[in-house]
Amino acid sequence: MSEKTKLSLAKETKQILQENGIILNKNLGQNYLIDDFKRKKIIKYAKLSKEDIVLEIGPGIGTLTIELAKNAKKVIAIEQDATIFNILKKRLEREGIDNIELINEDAVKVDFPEFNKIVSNLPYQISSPISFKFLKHKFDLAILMYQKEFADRMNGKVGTKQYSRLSAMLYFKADVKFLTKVSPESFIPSPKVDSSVIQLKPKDIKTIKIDGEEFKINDESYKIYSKVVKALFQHRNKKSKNALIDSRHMIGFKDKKELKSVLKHLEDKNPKFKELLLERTINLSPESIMELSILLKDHL
Ligand SMILES: C[S@@+](CC[C@H](N)C(=O)[O-])C[C@H]1O[C@@H](n2cnc3c(N)ncnc32)[C@H](O)[C@@H]1O
Repeated sequence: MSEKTKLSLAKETKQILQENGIILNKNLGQNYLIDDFKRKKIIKYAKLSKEDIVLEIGPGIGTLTIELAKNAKKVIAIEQDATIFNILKKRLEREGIDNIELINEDAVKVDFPEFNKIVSNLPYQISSPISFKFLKHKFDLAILMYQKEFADRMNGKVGTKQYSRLSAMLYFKADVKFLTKVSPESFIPSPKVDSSVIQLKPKDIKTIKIDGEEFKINDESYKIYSKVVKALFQHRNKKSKNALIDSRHMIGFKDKKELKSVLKHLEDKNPKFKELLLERTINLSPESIMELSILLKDHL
């Protein structure tokens, strides 16, 4: 299409959906972006070069996909909905675009091919599993649209309402940066919620200092940290000692007495441990939770 005859994104999207008789499916998070200004911003945030291989989850009818493909070496786009997948496949054939690998699968279940960037307007119902799946892979940068509340929790700071299990889990894995808000009118159909575009940059914190001594953060310590975080955030306003006792099954204790005696033993040995156990969960920084986890490690 020449610049002159180019339709606005809103018109183009409505036309493609209408021509194909598509009624978008809320259960699959099918809210399609129709805001050209926000689309341009998202592409710009991705700082693409012709070396980049971009993973996109949920390409829909290609709103971001085609723009990404113009600026990157290759796009790998995973779309679950077979009807939408076929519409996009035909569109790419028609437009002669050959640097997009389309995969018709559930992105939560399928293995990802190699990529170095991720750019997606995510289906919000898979925000949590897909984000943790991303973090199991090596990549340089991700530009992702989430429901605003979810994005706020990803970025939650210690002591605030937004500080959550998600914030604590992400802390050792990625730097999270808010980029821009996107309002419901930027999509069809309009969702009931605001959205936020977030930048994720993986980080690799390998050690933590406790009382001047360096401790390794490896897969094993992160696994224990995950359990402790899960147990603590079941009771975000309780003192962490009570939170751990109340959620003891999550850290592998059936018996209340047994955990209490382990905690007492550690409190007697280490005044810092005692101090941390008196803090409420929401006031414990990720470093402090890691410290608790490392001290508890030999008893879990
Ligand atoms: C929010 S829409 C985004 C569409 C398009 N990228 C845009 O920006 O307008 C999310 C897309 O993800 C697809 N989707 C939903 N669940 C999925 C899953 N588990 N795996 C892959 N795609 C999924 C939906 O069918 C939908 O096309």
